[in-house]
Amino acid sequence: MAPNFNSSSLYDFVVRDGNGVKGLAELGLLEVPEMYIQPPEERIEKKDSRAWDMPPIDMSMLNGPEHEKVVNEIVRAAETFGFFLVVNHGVPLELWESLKDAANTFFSLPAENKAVYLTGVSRSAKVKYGTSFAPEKEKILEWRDYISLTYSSDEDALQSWPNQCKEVALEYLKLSSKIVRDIMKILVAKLGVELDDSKFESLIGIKKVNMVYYPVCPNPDLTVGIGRHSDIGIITVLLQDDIGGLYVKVESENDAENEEWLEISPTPGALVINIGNTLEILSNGKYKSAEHRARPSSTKARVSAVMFTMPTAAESIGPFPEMV
Ligand SMILES: O=C(O)CCC(=O)C(=O)O
Ligand SMILES: [Fe+2]
Repeated sequence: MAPNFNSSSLYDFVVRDGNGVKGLAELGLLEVPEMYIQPPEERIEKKDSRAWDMPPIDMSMLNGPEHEKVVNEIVRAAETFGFFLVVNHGVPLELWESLKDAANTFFSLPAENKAVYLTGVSRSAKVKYGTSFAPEKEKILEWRDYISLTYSSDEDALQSWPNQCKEVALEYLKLSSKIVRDIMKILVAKLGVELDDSKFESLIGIKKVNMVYYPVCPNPDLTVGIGRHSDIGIITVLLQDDIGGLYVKVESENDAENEEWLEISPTPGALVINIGNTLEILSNGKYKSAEHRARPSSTKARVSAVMFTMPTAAESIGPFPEMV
């Protein structure tokens, strides 16, 4: 039976004490508390959404006679939707199973063990456990917990990231970085831009893995797992489990007013790639950073692992000179 929270004790329980939404959901709530109820325009209605139906792009074909065809598919997807699926990308299915296990193990820890990674408590600025987006500033919170792991070196990762997930998260970061490099090379070349190696590496120099946990939710129609946003960086690599709930906004070509949210259903073996705001800016709008959001499930917890790439602080961001 759920205790009687007022909004401040609820906030303390979820955010400050590190129980997260997972701790809240495990109290057996019959309805989401008011601070999780989104205004109607932000809610995600499952029933009237169409499915995303672009076939996945086969990355292994980049090494064969169909190279040019695959390059064009990637470029076209980046120019139109800013989202696409890839298969044969080099991240083995077993790694995904291990990532999911690692995320479940971490998020199942008692609150006090997770709370050592809360902002302001964590010994490392590179490890951050939290919930929602910025709960101290938000009036309405999102139905998710996360652990965010920023990379600086293998040594630091193995020392400061949580034991429950450090090895698999690092492996995922490395394999997905390779995918980002391959895709970024293609996208940059198509713009006619030439970058030396150090500039190229610096543009994707900050890498971060977020493991996101969306607990079972009594009212998925009223709340959001993650609200509408676009990613700020260069390219994001997202691995979702088999629960579903990721939606991307598409605009109909002849009517910008007419937006629609399509569900990117889980496709076994596929990774989701999306373009971030920084790459949209570098390309002077040629590549699109699309809004997306996620809906929790009423029956199962959902897990995703998201690898973000961003420029190092030394980079000042504006369109490539070739693009203006
Ligand atoms: O979990 C998901 O499917 C989406 C996560 C996401 O968009 C993000 O963390 O930026
Ligand atoms: Fe995102």
